[in-house]
Amino acid sequence: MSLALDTTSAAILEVCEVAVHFSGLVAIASMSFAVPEGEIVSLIGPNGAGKTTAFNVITGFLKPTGGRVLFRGTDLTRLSSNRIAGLGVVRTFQRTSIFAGCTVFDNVLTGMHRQGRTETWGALLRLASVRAETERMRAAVAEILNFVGLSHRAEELAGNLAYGEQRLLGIAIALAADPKLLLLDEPAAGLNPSETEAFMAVVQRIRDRGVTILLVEHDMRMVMTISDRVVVLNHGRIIAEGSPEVIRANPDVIQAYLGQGVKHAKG
Ligand SMILES: Nc1ncnc2c1ncn2[C@@H]1O[C@H](COP(=O)(O)OP(=O)(O)OP(=O)(O)O)[C@@H](O)[C@H]1O
Repeated sequence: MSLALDTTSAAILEVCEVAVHFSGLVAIASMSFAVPEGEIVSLIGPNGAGKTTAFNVITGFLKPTGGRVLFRGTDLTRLSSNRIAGLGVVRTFQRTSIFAGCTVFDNVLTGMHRQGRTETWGALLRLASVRAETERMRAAVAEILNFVGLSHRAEELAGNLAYGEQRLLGIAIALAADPKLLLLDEPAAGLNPSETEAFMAVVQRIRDRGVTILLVEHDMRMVMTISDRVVVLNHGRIIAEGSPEVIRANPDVIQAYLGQGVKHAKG
């Protein structure tokens, strides 16, 4: 089946025939899709479909068995995760990784130095000197906290934040790394409906400020409301790709995923 990209925008990310095998288990058989610059693209599918594995390949945490991932034409599959993050491909994790004993402000400041997770401790050690020499960074942190609606919590210890606020802090930390492409791994997991609503608005505003977004999410109301395009994975293969309207009506997708009582599938 041809899954050609039907769009006029240039692709910021091209996933080309990526395969991932784990000693006999085929996590991704052969996956090709593109993410147009400036859009919100969602990757959906049942548990075990290969979504997180795809994120791990794109961000360099996992080398694929075959295929390539191109970011603005650069092959990412040969680069380290730190280098990939440095190019502007930044991810959040299913479990928010924050420093509970640091303030909200310092968590985001640390994110500014964070080319990848392994540099986090080095960044913390450098924090004092960075503080002294970079007022510009402090202003940028303040702007990001304002953007996600956490300004009033800036001096609070991150560990004291409510769960929904911690997820927003995860987003703020990712924004501090100046992403061009932001990968969000189940950002709405565990959020209540009003927190999810607020989160959706933040994700749309991030897109509106020019950051392209690749989203993995099981909350179908969020996916169908904010996505420009949806890619559906099942058993490591793409079974459909298109606008939310097209995906919602696709019988293969309904059978494989949407028909199985997925949260808010009807939007
Ligand atoms: N490190 C690993 N070693 C072996 N098998 C793995 C590994 N990581 C993932 N898998 C397997 O690969 C397949 C795809 O898993 P993956 O986590 O990518 O799915 P997913 O779509 O993200 O699922 P979920 O929605 O539950 O997060 C699953 O069968 C999983 O058990």
